[in-house]
Amino acid sequence: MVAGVEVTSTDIAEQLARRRLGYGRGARMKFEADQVTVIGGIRHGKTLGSPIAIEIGNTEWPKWEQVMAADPVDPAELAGSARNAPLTRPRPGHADYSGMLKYGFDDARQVLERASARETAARVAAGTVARNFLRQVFGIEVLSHVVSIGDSEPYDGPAPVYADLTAIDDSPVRAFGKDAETSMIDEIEAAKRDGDTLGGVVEILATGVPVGLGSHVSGETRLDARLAGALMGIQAIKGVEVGDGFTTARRRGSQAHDEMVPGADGVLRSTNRAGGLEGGMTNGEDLRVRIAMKPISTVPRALSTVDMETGEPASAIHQRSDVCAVPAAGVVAEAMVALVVAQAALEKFGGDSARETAANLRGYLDAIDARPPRP
Ligand SMILES: Cc1cc2nc3c(=O)[nH]c(=O)nc-3n(C[C@H](O)[C@H](O)[C@H](O)COP(=O)(O)O)c2cc1C
Ligand SMILES: C=C(O[C@@H]1CC(C(=O)O)=C[C@@H](OP(=O)(O)O)[C@H]1O)C(=O)O
Repeated sequence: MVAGVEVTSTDIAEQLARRRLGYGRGARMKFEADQVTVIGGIRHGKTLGSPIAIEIGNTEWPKWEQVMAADPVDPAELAGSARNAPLTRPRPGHADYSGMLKYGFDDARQVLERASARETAARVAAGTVARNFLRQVFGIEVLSHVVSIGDSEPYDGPAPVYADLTAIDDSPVRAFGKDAETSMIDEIEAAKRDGDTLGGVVEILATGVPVGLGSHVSGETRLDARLAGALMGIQAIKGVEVGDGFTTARRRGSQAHDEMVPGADGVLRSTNRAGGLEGGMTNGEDLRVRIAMKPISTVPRALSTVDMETGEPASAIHQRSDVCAVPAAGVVAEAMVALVVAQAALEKFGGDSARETAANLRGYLDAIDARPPRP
């Protein structure tokens, strides 16, 4: 990260607080708190150009210190500890089963703590720095809203803009629109009553993105591929759609693309079906991607599994769990989009300070403005 980006531990804490909210989150979100300490890379509220290190303390840690200790612990001290009892009934849909076999563990605890989406707090913290950089240098804003939860009536109105984010965050399901919100809450209530869990769909938008981030020259530099990889890397995300993605696959070419017309300030588009990405590069329109999250795999009405110790049929582990974490996943997805776009922006514009990156951006935009012809 370049020097001179304004970011404070309050900014980071605010983003972390957004991730903890949402109708359908479980008990753990109520008793656990994130304690943010910036360890390096920021001085007096501005980045230094050195690596940034942020510690997120977990207020629950003292209870687990012995059970999860790095150094050997006297077995007598652990005897009788319910927290240390091996977890041997893997949850279908979670990392437990494959992780136990792959790493040769008898206890799923050694897999599930690392597999847990608790880790997404780190992504949101790092994403805050990327967000602030994008806002300060480019005027880029990243937002998201939940489109549907389970079988709720999907939102199909106009896409929100950044000014709508406060209203979206005020919605308990991070919905943009009252009808969509009511339908989502009904779904969650019904799933809760049935001892079940839910997934859903989130849309992520980035506004103010300059043309030309990413590249067509190879698969790994294409920005659509990088966004998809980053978003699929979030726990439980099973699909990514760029722009109108799957709908576009059913359209004819004449109805699928975004036609161009000359405008006073350059080329104009009447539609943005491509979600701001063509040829692996941003095209100057708003970035728009959607993610599909599968239902939470710790299902209260526990699923059938096999006890890995006895080989007998069993009910999967269930202690406590979220019923639905789609609103939180949206906040995590915003962070991942911010990180990917910030990286692509730094590749294109470089610099050691925010001021230098901004000057490089200006030079590029001036060159685009100077291009003939103009109507
Ligand atoms: C914000 C968030 C919260 C989650 N909360 C839970 C949870 O409480 N219980 C659970 O079993 N899975 C939860 N998950 C999903 C698991 O992390 C995920 O199902 C698991 O890693 C397996 O998914 P995968 O097949 O995509 O790796 C959550 C995911 C996210 C993004
Ligand atoms: C802790 C967080 O989410 C956790 C993600 C998660 C999972 O399996 O991914 C399972 C739950 O944890 P546990 O099984 O310990 O109750 C969630 O609470 C968090 O988001 O901060």
